[in-house]
Amino acid sequence: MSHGGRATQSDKRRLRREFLAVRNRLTADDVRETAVALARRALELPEVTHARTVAAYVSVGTEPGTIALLDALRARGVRVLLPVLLPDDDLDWGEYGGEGSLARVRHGGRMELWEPSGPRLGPDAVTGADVVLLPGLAVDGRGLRLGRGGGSYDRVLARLERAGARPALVVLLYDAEVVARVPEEAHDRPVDAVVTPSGVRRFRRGGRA
Ligand SMILES: Nc1nc2c(c(=O)[nH]1)N(C=O)[C@@H](CNc1ccc(C(=O)N[C@@H](CCC(=O)O)C(=O)O)cc1)CN2
Ligand SMILES: Nc1ncnc2c1ncn2[C@@H]1O[C@H](COP(=O)(O)OP(=O)(O)OP(=O)(O)O)[C@@H](O)[C@H]1O
Repeated sequence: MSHGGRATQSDKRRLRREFLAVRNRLTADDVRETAVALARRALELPEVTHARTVAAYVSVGTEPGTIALLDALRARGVRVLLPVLLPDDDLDWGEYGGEGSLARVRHGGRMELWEPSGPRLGPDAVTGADVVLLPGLAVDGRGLRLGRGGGSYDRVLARLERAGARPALVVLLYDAEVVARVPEEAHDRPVDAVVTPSGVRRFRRGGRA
């Protein structure tokens, strides 16, 4: 298996395009309905039930919807952290204070994101989370995640590892995005669980078998 070769990177790029093309065929109704199912399932995860701080993100477009989940967490008194994309693709963090606390931001020619408008807590704030929800386009049978390719969450995972933090790592996806294999590079780290509208799949911590 290749670890970080050019072939792997172009495989990842091709796969990202394919998964995004499928997502982009979803209607607003599809997105809304699945968001409700995803929130219900995610809120039942024991890690989430017991969490005091959850690092999440605000879904946009046809991404699996997170806003219902963010609001339910906040209503429970959970502290919700949201990412702020930095110019080098690393992430800073701010606190979610309801929809009014978000600002619409466009970074270069990329898709518009909703980011927290309150104080920046610094990139290390994520090490205080009990659960980290990571965006992704697919997760495979080993728990390896295909992200958007900025490497933002690869850096988050590296930062958690350096800090000795072991939050539960959870990805929200559509059912068809849980696949047998995604291309693997040496820096990729497995997640603990994937939540889809139809269920939860868990992966063995640290396992790449
Ligand atoms: N809702 C949401 N927020 C998020 C992420 C995410 O994937 N989803 N991120 C996840 O890391 C971070 C932002 N990273 C991003 C990385 C790429 C693109 C983007 O627009 N990509 C183009 C494709 C290529 C490019 O321009 O780089 C696209 O998807 O059209 C946007 C955000 C933090 N916040
Ligand atoms: N710890 C790290 N620090 C800095 N850059 C990194 C780190 N890990 C990976 N990268 C770089 O990030 C880029 C994107 O990596 P990759 O294609 O695996 O992204 P991804 O996991 O799909 O996306 P994301 O992490 O944004 O969801 C690569 O060029 C990679 O070398």
